[in-house]
Formats: sequence, C-alpha cells, structure tokens
Amino acid sequence: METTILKEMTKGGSKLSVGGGVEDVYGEDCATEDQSITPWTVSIASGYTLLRDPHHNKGLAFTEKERDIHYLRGLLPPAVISQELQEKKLLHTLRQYERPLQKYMALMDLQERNEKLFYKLLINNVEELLPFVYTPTVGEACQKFGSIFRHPQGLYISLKERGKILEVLKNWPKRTIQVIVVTDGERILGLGDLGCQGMGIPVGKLALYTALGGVRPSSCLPVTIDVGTNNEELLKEECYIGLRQKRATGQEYNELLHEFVCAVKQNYGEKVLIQFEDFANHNAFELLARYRSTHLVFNDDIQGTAAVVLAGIDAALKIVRGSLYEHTFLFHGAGEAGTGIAELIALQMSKQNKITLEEARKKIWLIDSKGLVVSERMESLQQFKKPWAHEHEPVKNLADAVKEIKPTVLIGCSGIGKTFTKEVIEAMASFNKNPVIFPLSNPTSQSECTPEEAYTWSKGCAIFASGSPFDPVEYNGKTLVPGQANNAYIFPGFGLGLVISGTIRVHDDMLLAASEALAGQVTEEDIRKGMIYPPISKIRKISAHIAANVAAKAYELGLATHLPQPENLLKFGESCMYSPLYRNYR
Ligand SMILES: O=C([O-])CC(=O)C(=O)O
Ligand SMILES: [Mg+2]
Repeated sequence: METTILKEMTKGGSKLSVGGGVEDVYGEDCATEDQSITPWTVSIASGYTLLRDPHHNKGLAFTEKERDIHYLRGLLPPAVISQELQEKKLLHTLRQYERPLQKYMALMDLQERNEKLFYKLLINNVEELLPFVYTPTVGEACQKFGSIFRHPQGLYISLKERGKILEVLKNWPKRTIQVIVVTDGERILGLGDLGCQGMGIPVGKLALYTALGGVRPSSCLPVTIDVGTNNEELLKEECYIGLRQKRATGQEYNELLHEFVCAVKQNYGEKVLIQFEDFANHNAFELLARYRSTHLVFNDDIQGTAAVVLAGIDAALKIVRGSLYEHTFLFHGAGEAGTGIAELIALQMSKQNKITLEEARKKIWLIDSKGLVVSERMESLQQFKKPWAHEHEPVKNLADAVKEIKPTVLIGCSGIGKTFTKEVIEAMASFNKNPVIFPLSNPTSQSECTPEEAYTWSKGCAIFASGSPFDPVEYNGKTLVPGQANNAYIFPGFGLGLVISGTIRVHDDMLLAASEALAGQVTEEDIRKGMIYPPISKIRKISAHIAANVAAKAYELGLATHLPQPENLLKFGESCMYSPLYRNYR
C-alpha cells in the first residue's frame, strides 16, 4: 500500500504529457508545479504516509474519492472541507495567539504538516503574516531556537562533516535544487552570533522565495554551516543545538566553505543560486569576492539590501527632487549593508552622470564605530572601507557628522538601535525640507529610530523607511505610512529571474535592473501618500516584474543559458510561479 502510485491532475483534465518552457526551467520534477502546463505528477505516498507528507497532504480537504483511492478511510474524520475554509480557520486560530513567537511556531508546524496550505495562507495574508515568519519574529525564534526546536528543517553542515559534504547533500530528499540560502550564523540580523541557531534565517528567507517570488518549495534548500560560536551564553546553554566550540577561522573555515561551494556545484550544477545570508562582515565580503566569478552567488545583505534601498531612494527623489548625484548620503554603519548600498548608489550615479566611480563616491560618507571614515584612518581601515575614506577632519560621532556633512539622506545600518536621536533628526530637518531617513537595522529592537520619532522630531517632514515593519503613525491628524526597506522586496524576484533564465553569474547591472523594476512599481498614488515602496500585498506582481527585468539583463549580458529567450519574460516569469492551490489526485 505504501508504494501505491499516486497521480495528481488538475480540475481541467487528465493530460498525461508535459510540455512548455517550465519543464526546461524546472528540470526533471517540474511537473509537480504549474497546473496549467504540467497537470500531473507521480508520488509514492498513500494512506498514512500521504497524510504525513507535507508536500501532498491536504488534511480534511481530501475528497471522498481520494479517501477511497488512497487508503485514507478512517484516518480522517468524516467532514470534507475546502482549502478556503481551512485557511479561514487557521487565520482565526493564529489571531488568537498573543505572542509573535506562538504564531511563528504555529506557522512552522503548518509548513511541516501541509505545505500548500501554509503558502496559501501566507500569500493571501502577506502583510499580516510576514512579520511572523520573517523579521522581526524570526530573530526571536533564532535566539530561542534550542528550546522551541521540534523538527529539523534544512541541512546542517558542521565541522564534523568535513570531507563528506557531497554525501551530506545527497542525504537531502530532493535532487533538483535551484536556490540555497546559507548562513554561518555569525551575524544574525542585528542580533550578533547565534551559531547554529541561525537556521531560522535560511528557512525564513526560503519561505519568502516561495511565497513572495514563486520559486517552488521543493527546489529550495536552507543550509546552516556550523563552525562553532563565540556566543558564550549559547555555549553554556543546555539546549544549544550546535557544536559546542569556539568558531573555527582562517584556513579551517575557508576550507569548509570551499568544500561546500564546490560540492553544491558538483551536485546541483552551475545554475543553482547560493545566497549568503547573515555572515559577519569579513567573511561576507571575502566569500562574495572569491566566488562571484566562478559560481552563481549572491549576498543578500550586501547586494539585496543595496537594490532595495536604491529603489526607495529613486522613489523618494520624486518627492525631494534632484538627481542622485545632487544628493549627499551619510551612512551610520560601514559593514555589508552600508558599503553595499553605497557602492550601488555610486555605480548608478556614475552611469547616470557619466563620471567615474571615484567621483561618485565623494557624495557618500560612512561612519563606523570609530567615527567618520576619513583618509587619515586609511592605514587601519578594512579593505572594503578604504574606497570611502575621503579627505576630512576626523569626526567622532553621528550628530557631529550630520552637522558637518549636511546629508540629504541618512541611512542606518550599524545593527545598533536608537542611534538616530532627537538631536540627529532635528539637525537633518534643519537643513532639509524633507530629510530622507532610513533606519535599516533589524529586528525592530535594533532599529535606529521608530517612525514616530522620525516624524515627530522632523515635524512630519521625514521621508521614512525602516528595515523592520512598523505600524502607520498618526501625526497632526494625518496618517503617515512608513515604508519597509527590507531586502524581502528584492531577493525573491531576483532569484526567480535567475532561475527562469538559467543564469550562471550575478552581475551588478542585474542589481540595478532589479532596483529599477521595484522603483517602477511605485505608483503616483503611493507617492502622493508619501510611500516610497509599493504595498507588500502586491509582492507577487512586483517579484514578477523584478524577475523579468533581471532575466532580460542576464540575456543582454550573455549570462542566461535557457535559450531561446522567451518573447515575454514577464508572462513567462508569472507562468513559472508556484501555485499553493491543492491539486486533485487520482
Ligand atoms: O532579514 C532581514 O530582515 C533583512 C536582512 O537581511 C538582515 O537584516 O540581515
Ligand atoms: Mg540578512
């Protein structure tokens, strides 16, 4: 009974052949997704096993006929209900939970129990539920991962697996993988080193790849590389799930990562995207530099954040006027996000104004823990900060730097909360009609300021976007809606664009293409309301546009391998997107 063959088909009919471009895009087991093109698949589960297979389980939505054919009689109560009703019931239950972590756990349980229902719920209620599967709740989940851990998700690769990573990859039940999100847990959001418990991040990011970007869940692989942790508290904690040792560094670290990157390419081919997530600065920059010309790698914290912020600034320019080059940027934080965003802004300025990158960089200033990044500090600066060391007297703190540099745009990405003080915001508002204020650090606890603070201290004039979500604010009888400049707007569509075009390398121009597509989705009406990002509820459409623009750029650059190029990339991208609707089994 266990090996009974189960076939799925759409309501429309029982075509047995598979056709269309999706097969090329998705490879061998593509037939499980797009219902209009690929109506059937074969699975080996039935009966009790079927109910416990999250990819195929429908719970009470199994029809009478399916219950007969697939040995489910007696294993379910008699009622048959629709997926819509299941969704409604679950949403009601979720709303009863008071604590965000309870909602997170309930959602993770659902993902493990009934994948389609999880994604239907998330897609249809993205605005409400995103904060619970993602920032900020995912941060708390990582902090408490050891005690809330129920079932393993994703692949754990630790120093114990050295020399055996290829074998470990083969233990994963799926053979066709298109997107991997990997962390080593050293800099989880703005929460620091959470070691092996960082797994919540790749799991959460990949849930967004599917819900927001339409990449199939079965082709997503979350990975945590465990080289130890320097978090003393975790090392002492009874429930800690990772290796109980200090972080390996240097050669030992590099060799493990190299083995991983090579094993991925060997096992899944060169079109699999490796997204680095929440690595500490030094490793993040080095890994990207080392593998960007030989592998399909993307660093979300450097490149994804850059693209989303540039899009927000593009839209903000419709309110504050002037070109990018006419503005002055000050970053509080000179790590991955800070230098990543700065570099992409400079690249865009240099293209728009036909100037050199060096010239463009002069409009951008960075502050790190030692103060303004200036040429006098050149010797001691880390490599990735050196291009930003301009001629200037040393300045020790943010408030003084704001008064000296007089930026029009202030961006926070230091991971340290509450640094945009009243003094800082008031200074910004004193020389800008509409100061652009982006406190990007995550989660909410690490945000440089709240929208309420930014609006109050700027007397309602700030153009605001934060990394973590905040509720709208009432100011002087007006409702002001804070934007969320989170890379979640970019990476799902960006990844989809790479997948549908079979791209083999990430190029900076693709980041600009993604950014332009996102800015292009901001309507006149959004701008009138002071919104510089489109509503997240439209994210599937936004992702399709980003994917189409990224894929078009990949074809233009000769980096796409799925040939010939589809005539309408937007339509093609949309047709490839995962559907969370149940299918009929026969
Ligand atoms: O996960 C998020 O919300 C954004 C991000 O990449 C980070 O803060 O590291
Ligand atoms: Mg991140």
